Order: sequence, then structure tokens, then C-alpha cells
Amino acid sequence: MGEKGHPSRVLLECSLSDKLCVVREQQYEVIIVPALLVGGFLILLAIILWLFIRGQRSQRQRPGPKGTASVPASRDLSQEAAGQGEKVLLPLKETSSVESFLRAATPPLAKLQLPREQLSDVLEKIYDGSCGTLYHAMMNTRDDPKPKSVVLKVLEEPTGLQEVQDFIGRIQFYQYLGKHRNLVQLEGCCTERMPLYMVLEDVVPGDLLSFLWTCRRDVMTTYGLLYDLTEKQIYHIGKQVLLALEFLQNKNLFHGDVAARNILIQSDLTVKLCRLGLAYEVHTQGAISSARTSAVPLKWLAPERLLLRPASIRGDVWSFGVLLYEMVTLGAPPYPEIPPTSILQYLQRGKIMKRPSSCTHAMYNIMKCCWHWSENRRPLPGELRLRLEAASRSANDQAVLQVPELVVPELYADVAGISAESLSYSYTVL
Ligand SMILES: Nc1ncnc2c1ncn2[C@@H]1O[C@H](COP(=O)(O)OP(=O)(O)OP(=O)(O)O)[C@@H](O)[C@H]1O
Repeated sequence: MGEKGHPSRVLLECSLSDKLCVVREQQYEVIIVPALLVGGFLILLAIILWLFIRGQRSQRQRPGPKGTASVPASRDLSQEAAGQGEKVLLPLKETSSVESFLRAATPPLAKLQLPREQLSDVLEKIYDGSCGTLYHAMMNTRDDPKPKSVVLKVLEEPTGLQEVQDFIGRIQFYQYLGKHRNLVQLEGCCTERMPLYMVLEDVVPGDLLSFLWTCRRDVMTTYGLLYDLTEKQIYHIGKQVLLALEFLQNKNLFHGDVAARNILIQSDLTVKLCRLGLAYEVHTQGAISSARTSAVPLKWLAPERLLLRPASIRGDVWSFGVLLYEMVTLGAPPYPEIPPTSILQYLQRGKIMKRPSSCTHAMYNIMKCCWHWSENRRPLPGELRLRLEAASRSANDQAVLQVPELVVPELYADVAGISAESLSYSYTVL
């Protein structure tokens, strides 16, 4: 096209024999026009880039008509982050939202509020929980001159309003649940300002998994607890866990992570389910999010959970079968010969765990009914409790379970498919 159009112009300005003129004309078109195009393109690109960077900056520096600010939310929030040397900062808007949220959320929790002065200095860190850090602390009460040992769940440095809402939501959840002998009890809270405290009963000596491991050792007694376990006692512990599950089921909830590490035991062999975070999620959202599901160790999960299908109380019944296995083996990792990521394939082949040598046929039959692939064929917690009660009548109360090998926690974590950090509490007990 262009070449056809040129001769008329060329003919007007140059004679046909003037080859130099024609070449110059073509040079003009070949060099200048593309240069103009490239130049224009670069200018356009620069404008787009400038607009983009300006947009990014203004987003970072929001909010407020008073310009930009990034200030500590309160005295506590502005503390130096431990060991990091960084300030914990919340945007101005977030800070005032946290304060106004706490002002609105605290009055309905009035009955649970405890004066902060009653709480001693923090004694010992137990665990970095998913929603706050757990500490052992002492609490003075009006009724008793002796201070009482409690567990404090503390939210010190929230990353935003959402985390504060979640913490308060969990306190409200405890309030909604009410008391049950086999669930960890909330004794009170401090929520009028940051940091937020949840005050929980202290369950001593602690988690069942550590207790089981300690039963392997030659330990006589600590905290008045005999580190001996008989078959009858396994049924006694199991029944209490099932009572807690029945209680949750009656509220249309389930636990979602039944395992020895998430059960606390007292010196009188009373046990209490803790880690109610998933039940809280079921309560608030009607289901467990996939992010939370992926945090639950695979070896305790029912097939429908491994297949990411909706979970239910019958999934807890499956995990209860694994818990029986944990107790009768004094805390061995489930499926020791199978890598955690191969569990689904293993179950899909119709396989389940073999009967441990220390396990009676009666107890193994109970485990097997928990491990039906089809949910509907598994008993509900109430039915299962009746089976346990029946088996308990003829169970051995004399023979103490013994496993000579001691547990190496790192190795255990690896075989069980759980993070070693989640066993940090066990380390301190052992
Ligand atoms: N009242 C308590 N007494 C003694 N130890 C406790 C108590 N509550 C929790 N623990 C220990 O702290 C660990 C974490 O418990 P917690 O229920 O607070 O978990 P979490 O990480 O906040 O999970 P979730 O989000 O499920 O609530 C437990 O496994 C247990 O070892």
C-alpha cells in the first residue's frame, strides 16, 4: 500500500530520474516514523508505570482524612516484638476498630470478667496456640487464700481486628457450650483492653500422649498420678472422651481432631478434651475450612475427611478408634509402617491397622467398628459408649500395659506425620 502511494508524492517533489531524492524520501519514512512510534510507546509506558506506582503508594499509606498514619494500637500493641526488635503496628483505623469492638463485646461477657490484678506474673509458657499463646499462671481468688494454678491463653499482638474478633468469638463459644466435666473449662476472661486473656482451668499433669509415653518409663508417681495403665482404665478414659463427644453432638457439633495429644488427663484419671478450635469453626461456619482440615494429621482422619468430603461426628468416631490404638500401645504412632501421605491409598485398599499384641480381641472389635469405611456403619458416640461399658465389665484391671521402648519425640513426629513443634509441651513434661 505504502509503496504504491509514494510515487505521486515523489513525482511532485522530485523528478523521476532523481534517485537520491527518492531514497531520501524513503529514508524519512523508514527511520523517522518508527522512531516516533517507539518514542510514543515509551512515553505511554512511562505514564502507565507512574500511575501504577502512585496507586500502590496511596494504598499503602491510607487511611484517613488526616493523611497517612501507622501507629501503635495501644501501649501493649506497641511493645517491641519479642527478640525481633520490630514494632507491632496496626493501622490507625484498625486500632480504633479494635477498641470500639472490645467496648461493644465486653458487656455481654460481664459475668466472665476477672480483675487482671488477680492474676500473678506469667510463670511458664506452655504452647504457641493457633489463637494466642498458652501460659501457666497463678490466680488469687476471694474464696481461697491460696492462689490457684490456671492456664492463660493470651492474645498479645493481633495482626488485625479479625484476630481479636476470633479470640472473643472463642470466649463466647465456651459460654455457649456451658460446662461439661470432660471439656476444658473456661474460668473467666479479661477483654476490656489488650492484651486479651482467656483463663482456663489448669489440667495437671497435662496431655494424655505424654502420660502414655511416661507410662513406658519406670516412673512411679507424679502429681499423685500412677503411671500405670490397665485395660479397664483405657475403657474408663475412653468413656469420658465419648461423653464429651456426645455433648458436642447434642449441640450439632463435632470435635474434628480427637487424638491423645488433644486430651488432658488429671491425677484422678479424669480426662478433658481440649483444642476446641475446629468445633468453634463448625459452630460459626457450619463446617471446617479446608485450611484447618489440612492442619489435622492425616493418620487420625476418617476416609471422608481425607477425601475432603463434609465431616461429621462419625469422623470423630473413626479418630476415637485410633485413640484406643494409641492408648493400648502407650502412645505408638498409628500405622507405623505407612508414610502419612499414603494413608488414603492404604485405606482405599480396604486395609486397617492390625491388632496390637497388647490389645484384647474385645477391644480390637471396638476399634474395627470405628473403622468402617462407610460412615453410616460406624456407631454414634452414645452407642459406642455402651459397647465400651459392656467390654469394661470383663476387662482386666490388674495387668499393667508395658512397652519397653522409649519414645524419641522427633522420630514419633516423623512417623505420625505431625509437626515436632506441636509436641513441644510433651517435651517439657517428659
Ligand atoms: N487447660 C489446660 N491445661 C493444661 N494444658 C492445656 C490446657 N489447655 C491447653 N493445654 C495444652 O495446650 C495445647 C494447646 O491447646 P489449645 O486447646 O489452646 O489449642 P490451640 O492451638 O489454641 O487450638 P485450637 O485452635 O484448636 O483451640 C494442648 O494440646 C495442651 O497440651
